[in-house]
Amino acid sequence: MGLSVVSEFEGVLLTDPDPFSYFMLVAFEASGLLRFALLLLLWPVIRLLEIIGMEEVRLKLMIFVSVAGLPESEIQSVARAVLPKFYMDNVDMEAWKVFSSFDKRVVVTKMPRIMVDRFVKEHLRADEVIGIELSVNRFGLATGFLKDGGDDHNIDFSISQRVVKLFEDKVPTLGLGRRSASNSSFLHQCKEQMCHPFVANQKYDEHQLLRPLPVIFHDGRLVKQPTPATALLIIMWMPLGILLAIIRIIVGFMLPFWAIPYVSRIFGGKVIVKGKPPPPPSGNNPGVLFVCTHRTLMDPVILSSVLQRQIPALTYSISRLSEILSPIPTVRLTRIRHVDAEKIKRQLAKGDLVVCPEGTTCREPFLLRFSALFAELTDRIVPVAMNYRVGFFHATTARGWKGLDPIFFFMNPRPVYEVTFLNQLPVEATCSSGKSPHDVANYVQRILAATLGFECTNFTRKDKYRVLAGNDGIVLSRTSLPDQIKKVLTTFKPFIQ
Ligand SMILES: O=P(O)(O)OC[C@H](O)CO
Repeated sequence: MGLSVVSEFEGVLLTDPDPFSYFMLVAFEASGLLRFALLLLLWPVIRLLEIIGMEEVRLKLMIFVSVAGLPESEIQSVARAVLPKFYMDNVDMEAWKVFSSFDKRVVVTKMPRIMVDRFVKEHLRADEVIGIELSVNRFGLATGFLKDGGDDHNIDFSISQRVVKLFEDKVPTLGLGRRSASNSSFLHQCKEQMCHPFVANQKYDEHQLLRPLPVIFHDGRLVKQPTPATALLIIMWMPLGILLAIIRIIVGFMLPFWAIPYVSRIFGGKVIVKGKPPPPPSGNNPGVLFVCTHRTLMDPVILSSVLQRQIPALTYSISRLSEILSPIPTVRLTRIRHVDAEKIKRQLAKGDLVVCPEGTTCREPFLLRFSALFAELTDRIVPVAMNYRVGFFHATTARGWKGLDPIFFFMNPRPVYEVTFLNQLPVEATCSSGKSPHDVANYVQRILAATLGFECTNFTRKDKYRVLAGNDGIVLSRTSLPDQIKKVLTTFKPFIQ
């Protein structure tokens, strides 16, 4: 075995020493608003326990309230799809540089291991994680207590014992810990100890310039980390947000298309337009295919409102409710190549059309691989870079009910969209001049990424859904009634449980 390091997670690899907001995320995303509110209500008690030095009681209280009665699989799902984004935003790069330069890397955490394991192994390059083990009953539900008499032992002592056991008769080379956490006894098992500031020592700093693996896909409805103050703000905003969303949707329905960009400002929305849109189709101008980046299901709607006319949009997985609420015509794709090609050709013959060739939304500054089908079917291509900013709620979901996507979008206090029209592709850049559809699609992906300052990837819808939902993201043409009811219940769970 080469050089080894054991590092604390909270307060070392994460700048944030307090796990409270991560338990709040589990409470909201795996259970519901009630559990989220209950944990927030208990925050003064949790804080008091911290002040009087009852760290363990505090931790056990947070664990119990956030997970008792939840299916273990649901906690795992939040740890896989929701928490990594928030952890990554808090990574201490200096500590990580030191940590990642070792041959064997172990993380210790006082959070349940299940909440941390996947992130530190996949994104921080950890080999092992030592943390609290949750007790799970025979129905697969977390009891809220710790496993194997963990409740009777000092958590710190038990972590330290497990570090010793992991290394058997060897001693870890370095321990990374918090100066204040004098009770982190695993540090004393290490040959050397390092606390803030973390400076990569020459002898450990050989192969660095690596970065942690970025979090490209994530799920969950909350945009901001629910610290006590933010969580309180979210809870207070919710009734107002729901009302605002209803008003915005009703007003959007009643107004003519040309009026939407002006009126949306009154209700807090903003659309920034850059570049020159092409003229509407006319006698000798048969219309174009707008090829957009895909940030939310609102992309084609915003594009239509900017162009002040209804442009039909190709869709794949939007819910029936979103189709009903949609102020523009939607054309459902099947992912059967020849069927979709026919549909697209028919629509193009009628005039303008919008497509998002990534086939799914992405929240981070990355573009997924562009499906090349559009490039085969027309050479009248106008690339459009769409981007958006929201403050409170994400308007996309991989695990929940997509029917609520527009509602969550409009619940944001100040949703902002930015639409940048690029020039229509010259004939030399299209298939008409002998380019392959893949080359055209890759070119369009590249110029859109450059416009937005995003990175191109080869990831697909399947990759995203595998990470976030454990499936291939395939939409069945007819979902059975029980499945539909199950989906609706899963989605409303955050509010009603
Ligand atoms: O992000 P998704 O997977 O819900 O994709 C939504 C798209 O509009 C698919 O047509």
